[in-house]
Formats: sequence, structure tokens, C-alpha cells
Amino acid sequence: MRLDVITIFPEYLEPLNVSLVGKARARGQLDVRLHDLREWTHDKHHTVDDTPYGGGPGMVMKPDPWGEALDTVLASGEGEPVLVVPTPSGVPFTQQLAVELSAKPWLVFTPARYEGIDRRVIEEYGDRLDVREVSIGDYVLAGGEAPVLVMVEAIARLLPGVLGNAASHQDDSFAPGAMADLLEGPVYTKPPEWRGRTIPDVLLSGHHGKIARWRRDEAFRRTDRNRPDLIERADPAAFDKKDRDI
Ligand SMILES: COC(=O)c1ccnc(N)c1
Repeated sequence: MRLDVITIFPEYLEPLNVSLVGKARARGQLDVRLHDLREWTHDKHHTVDDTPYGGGPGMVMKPDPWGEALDTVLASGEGEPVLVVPTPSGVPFTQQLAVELSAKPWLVFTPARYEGIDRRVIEEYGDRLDVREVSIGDYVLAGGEAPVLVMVEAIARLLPGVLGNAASHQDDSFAPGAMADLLEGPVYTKPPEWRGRTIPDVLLSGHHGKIARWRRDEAFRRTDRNRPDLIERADPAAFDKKDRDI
């Protein structure tokens, strides 16, 4: 997979050089290219924003630098990418969307600052590309770079071979299938006793069926407590089927 990020703060994306994404890049599983939007400005101040038509607070990102940057990036690759525009007014970024995007060969992210990008940029590229305006939650940030880090991590970990244990993401909270609408339950590791706190006996029983059922019950319990909005969608039968697959 190729990922391009066009931003006025390329240094904000440095975390893409470390950990899971960094290793995937080193192994050649991910081709991440960062582009400084200001390279496509032509004035001495490298201006990327201007006052909004119609008045109002803040500044809007000018269309010209984005158009030149996107034209350059698009001309440098094979085929057409999905254009991912991080914005609080986008569709929710979900595990399902991460799964969908992880199957695409090329993604281009356009994190904005200020009050956003001139709408005509989205319209211009929306005429020929699959453009997704995506929100990572109901809150506003100073820029879209942190959402890019969030989305890239969620997407990269789904790429084949990136996560050590293939099963690791099949049991994720929200993973398609049995966990689609359930939060992951509690997890434990050694030592068996820590500050007087022990491990649930069932996890030491070696009985896979009982362990799976305990994990399902804990998932339902945590979902009911933290995300009652999901609980009515969760399907115990689907989870039980996964039990039988064990
Ligand atoms: C400037 O971008 C944002 O504030 C943003 C982007 C994506 N999701 C959000 N919840 C906010």
C-alpha cells in the first residue's frame, strides 16, 4: 500500500517512522510519502490561507496550493487513489471503514488546518476520485494531522503480515464478524498474582469453550456498561458461532 500525506506540518507525521507503521515501512509493506503543502506556494511568505468569503472567524486554506500539490502527487502514481479528507464534518471513522481502506492500494490524506480547505478542491477531485471526508470523533482539532496518524495506524495494522499474530485483529473490539458491535473484555498476563489481585480461574482452566464464553460474557458486560448504544446491535448468536469455531 502507498500512502501520501499532504500537510503544512510534515514533522507532525514523524510518528509514522516508529513502531508498527515504521516497521511496516522498513519491510516495504507500506510506502509512506510526506509532502509539504508549502512547496506548492509561490509567494515569499508561502501563503496557504486567506479570509473566508462571506466573512466569519478564522482563515480558509486556499485552493491553488492544494490543486497543484494534488495534481503532482496524482501524476506520480499508478492508477487512482482514495482521497481521505480528515474533517469533523465527515463520516465516522470506524473499524469497518479501516478494513475497507486497508484493501485499497493507494490512499492520499489531505489534513487541513484553519477552518478547512476551500470546498472547490473537494469538488474538483470528487469529480474523478473516490473522495472520503472522514471524522475520528465528535470534537474539533486544530488540524487534521493527528486524525491521519489515528487512521493510518488503524489501517496499517490490518495489512497482511503487519501484526505478528494474524488472529490479533480478528478479536478486536468492533472487528467485523462476532465482535462487530462488542467491546473487547479485560485481558491478563503474568504474574498470576499481583498486589494480591489474582486471575479469573476460568482463564487458568485450559477449557477453551469456557474461556471463549467467559470472554463473550465480559465483552457484553463491558459493552453494556460503556456503549449501551451498541448493545442492542450485538448478536450473541454470532459470538457463540465464533465459540464453536474455536
Ligand atoms: C481539522 O480537523 C479536525 O478538526 C478533525 C478531523 C477529523 N476528525 C475530527 N473529529 C476532527
